[in-house]
Amino acid sequence: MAFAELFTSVGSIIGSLVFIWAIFQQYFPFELRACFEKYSHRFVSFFYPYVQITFNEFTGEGFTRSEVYIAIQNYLTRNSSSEAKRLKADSMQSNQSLVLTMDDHEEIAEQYEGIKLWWSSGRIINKSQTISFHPATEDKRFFMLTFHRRYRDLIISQYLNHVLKEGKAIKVKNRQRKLFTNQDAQWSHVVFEHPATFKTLAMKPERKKEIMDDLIAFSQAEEFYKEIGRAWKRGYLLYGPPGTGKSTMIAAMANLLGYDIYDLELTSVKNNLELRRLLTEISSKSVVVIEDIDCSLDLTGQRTNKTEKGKKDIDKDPIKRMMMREISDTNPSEVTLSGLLNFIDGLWSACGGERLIVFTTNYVEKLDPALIRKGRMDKHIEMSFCGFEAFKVLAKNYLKIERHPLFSKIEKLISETAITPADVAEHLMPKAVSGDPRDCLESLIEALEELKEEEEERVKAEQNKKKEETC
Ligand SMILES: Nc1ncnc2c1ncn2[C@@H]1O[C@H](COP(=O)(O)OP(=O)(O)OP(=O)(O)O)[C@@H](O)[C@H]1O
Ligand SMILES: [Mg+2]
Repeated sequence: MAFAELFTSVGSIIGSLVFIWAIFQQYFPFELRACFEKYSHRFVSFFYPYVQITFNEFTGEGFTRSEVYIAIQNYLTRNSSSEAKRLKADSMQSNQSLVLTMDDHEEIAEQYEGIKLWWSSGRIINKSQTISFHPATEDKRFFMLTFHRRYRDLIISQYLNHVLKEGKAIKVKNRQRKLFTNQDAQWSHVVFEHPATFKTLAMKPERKKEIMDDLIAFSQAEEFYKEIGRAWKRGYLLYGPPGTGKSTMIAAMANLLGYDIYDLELTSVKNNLELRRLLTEISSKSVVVIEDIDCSLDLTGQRTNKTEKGKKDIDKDPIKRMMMREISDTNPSEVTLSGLLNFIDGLWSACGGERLIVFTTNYVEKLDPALIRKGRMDKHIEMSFCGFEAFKVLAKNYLKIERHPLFSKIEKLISETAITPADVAEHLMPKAVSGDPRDCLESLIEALEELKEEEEERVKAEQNKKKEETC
């Protein structure tokens, strides 16, 4: 009963205020109203210790959305879903996943360095009946930040920068990423959706962590690179036998940092000039990849000798001669080692910033030392045969098991043989068909035993050969 009375009286007070306001709007001249609003604001702010900053969705006359508003919107997706009571669901164009942001007229609180502040979202509905070609400008959305005036300096100089930086980072993370390839002197792209991650990459955990830490440190080191006066880029050389996960690692790197991939096919780049032009079109936040660098171009001393020998063979054979002429007509690449070095660390390489350059090769010893010296290729990563730790990652990924009675046998065999993660993965694949991990593990054991026998026979044959030679 008491509640009902309270409601009625509160209702009637609000009703009277609205009525007085309507009369005031109707009968008092604009100047008087403006004056009243000005002094009432001053009066309120005298007692009200909080500062409010409004961030509008559209600024000035422009029809483009404010970057700051978008950054704040992204920033607020971090804790909107757990804090706000009414949420708006949007699908991100990039990965089709749902993104939850707080709905209009919602408020969430957050702590920054022990300071409490509040974000609220508002919308002013434009009641004008004019027809607009820019419907977005009709409803004016905004975010409002409220905090105690005592923290004014800290919030303005520090917190807002933090919000913008984080918001932009979230945007980058959620954007649709692309895989570019060069063709006819142009980059063309498809959506990059490789599922590889460092979690699914089979390698020693310590090594994996070291690489991840290195990548994350690089991505956060803009200031550091500026301070030491170096272009914000880092070179990685991935080397090892086929099937050890070099390409998979590149995909995992791009996924970890949210970068695009530019898969540069050097053999279809005509000359250094074209290489430079392609380079200037590469955006920041990207991984530039040159796979099988040893096969891409005639870049090393050893390869020159080899090609010269090959050339002699070709000269002797008319069919080969004809085929070679056709290839060199359609593929007249004149990119040189110095052109490539310029690409990696010349003046041109600095445009864009935040770039990883990754070379892969199966034969590191074939590469010209100038190409891979430290400073150019900052980190050399050997991708090797599958060890037991790497096997356990694969077993967890493919079979969803972390231990099994057959593991001890596999541990022994795997340490005595050279099997690639790709081959191990092949044996763990059929699980979907048989449904029993044991079948997969037994098939792997069989393969490992065969490999071991082959290896033993090879060693024996070599020993016999040596004995014969010494006799
Ligand atoms: N370390 C690894 N972790 C997880 N999967 C791997 C790993 N190595 C290889 N694989 C599996 O094997 C397949 C082939 O690997 P990948 O293409 O990465 O090898 P690569 O080292 O790039 O070989 P190549 O030298 O022939 O280019 C991948 O699709 C992946 O499924
Ligand atoms: Mg590869």
